[in-house]
Amino acid sequence: MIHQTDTLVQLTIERLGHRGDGVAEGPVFVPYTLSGERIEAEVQGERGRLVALQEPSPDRIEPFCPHFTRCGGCAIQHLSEPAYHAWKRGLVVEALGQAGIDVPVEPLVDAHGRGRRRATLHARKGKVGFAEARSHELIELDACPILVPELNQGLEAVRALEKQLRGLGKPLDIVLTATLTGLDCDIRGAGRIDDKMRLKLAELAARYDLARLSNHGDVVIERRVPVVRFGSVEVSPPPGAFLQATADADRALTALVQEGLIGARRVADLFAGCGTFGLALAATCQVQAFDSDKAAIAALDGAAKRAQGLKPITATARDLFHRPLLADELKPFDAVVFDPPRAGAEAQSRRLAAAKLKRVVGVSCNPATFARDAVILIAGGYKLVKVTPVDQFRHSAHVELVGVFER
Ligand SMILES: C[S@@+](CC[C@H](N)C(=O)[O-])C[C@H]1O[C@@H](n2cnc3c(N)ncnc32)[C@H](O)[C@@H]1O
Repeated sequence: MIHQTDTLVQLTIERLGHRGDGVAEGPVFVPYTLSGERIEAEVQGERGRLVALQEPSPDRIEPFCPHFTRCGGCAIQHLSEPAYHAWKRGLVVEALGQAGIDVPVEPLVDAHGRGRRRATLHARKGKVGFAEARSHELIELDACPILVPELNQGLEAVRALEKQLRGLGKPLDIVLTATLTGLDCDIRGAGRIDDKMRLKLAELAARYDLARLSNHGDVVIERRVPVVRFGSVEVSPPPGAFLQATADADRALTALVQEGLIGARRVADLFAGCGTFGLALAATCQVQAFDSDKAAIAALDGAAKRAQGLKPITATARDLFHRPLLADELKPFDAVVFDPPRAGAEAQSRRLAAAKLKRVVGVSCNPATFARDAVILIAGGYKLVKVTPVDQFRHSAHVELVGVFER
């Protein structure tokens, strides 16, 4: 029900939407509001701005970060934990339901752990931080409570990098990854840098004890080889490589993948990255890993060659959107794990549907594209037996999931 009073509108929030905004009749999307709340808002089209909370939800809690509502990093810090868990799990239930898939969805696994070990900070015009919500402006950060402490310590180094590179007049993105041997830092947006600047950056890396500093993948200095561990295997990821956002999610997703593939002896790891799942699986089964990122595949291959006691594991660079593994190529495997980017794995799912695998485990950061691909697998004769939502992007509207298919 909408009542117009001057320029303000009174609204009742009916539900929490999939981006974390409260949704009132219309629909009108009002950030930082909760289901059941009566509010006063300024409304423009479908967007509302909360002006006054007239009747707060009993599930409303105090956000813990002073930057919340200005910083674009978090969508939801103002919801009590049980209600937050129910909402996140509900995002998965809803996406599957909309695709007509009937499957039990497990409780949400909390995988925030010590926090995010990987973050992209923006640096421009003397400012370092994250983008403001719904804006291109930056919010200056002294610390972010979502990040692991090592990344917060790295903010000083990022500020120094920004100062050093400010003269270029270019907006920079700086990817910081906390590894077992220290911070790995990749600068994006600076373009080519000359030898004089490389020397200055190398000095700066030493001053802030960075393990490695690179400029768009081109290593400026490697003081220690950055290392992450998958299962018992140590891997040296290439600059800016994809890693699961938290170490806990790495462990939780791997455990769910292993459980889903139990009994498998020959596994294809599709969209394998640097080997998060493949290297852990190779403790008990033969693995062939595929990913389009050549540097990630080289890191996986190097780690597999150095590791002791693994079953045979190979790593191949291949674009699985344009050249998915065909049903014939899938014949040697009894199981597959696939973990595509947000766009999902439609072409590969069609080939999986045509193959006669005993088990397929899908890992996804996008319930909508997972549901689309699951429909293809189900039409091919698989049954989706279990779906587990995993929360590694706590306080955001993103949710990860693991789905187990059987024939
Ligand atoms: C969500 S990540 C998963 C990586 C890995 N499974 C992990 O857990 O660390 C998605 C992976 O898909 C890869 N990728 C993106 N597009 C691809 C394509 N067209 N063909 C093959 N791999 C692709 C990326 O390089 C990335 O490693």
